[in-house]
Amino acid sequence: MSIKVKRRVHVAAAAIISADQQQVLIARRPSNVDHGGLWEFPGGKLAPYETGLEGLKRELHEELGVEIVCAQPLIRVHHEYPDKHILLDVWQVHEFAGEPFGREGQAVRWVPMSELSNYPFQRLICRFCAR
Ligand SMILES: Nc1nc2c([nH]c(=O)n2[C@@H]2O[C@H](COP(=O)(O)OP(=O)(O)OP(=O)(O)O)[C@@H](O)[C@H]2O)c(=O)[nH]1
Ligand SMILES: [Mg+2]
Repeated sequence: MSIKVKRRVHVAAAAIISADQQQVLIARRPSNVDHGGLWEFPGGKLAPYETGLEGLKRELHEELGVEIVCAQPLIRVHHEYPDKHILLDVWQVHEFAGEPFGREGQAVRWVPMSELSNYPFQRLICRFCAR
């Protein structure tokens, strides 16, 4: 009998809120990655040497070309996927510099909070949106 130990993955993601507080920025995962085609809050895996905020800053620069000016922790969610355990720290980003765009070719969209449920999300975010 073999025992399979799941990978533990620590991820930082951002709920980036528009200046008028009405919209949130979401991105669609490229089709060739895990959960491809689903929408998500931008972010990614932390490197072992990074704090959550350091990792989030790096990811938002890499994925969207923006620099975080002001962010605060919003919620921490654990989720079991069949092959891995995800610990997702979601930050709320109130202020950022630059104009976000999909630096990795991914679709990026500002969406009114009330319309988030129209977008097929990765599992964790469904939980986050309480649907
Ligand atoms: N960014 C992000 N990742 C999420 C969300 N929900 C969720 O389950 N994840 C999972 O968390 C992990 C984050 O990985 P990622 O693919 O964004 O990582 P990354 O940007 O570092 O990419 P890379 O591994 O290609 O360098 C994936 O397993 C992804 O499925 C979410 O809302 N945002
Ligand atoms: Mg990512």
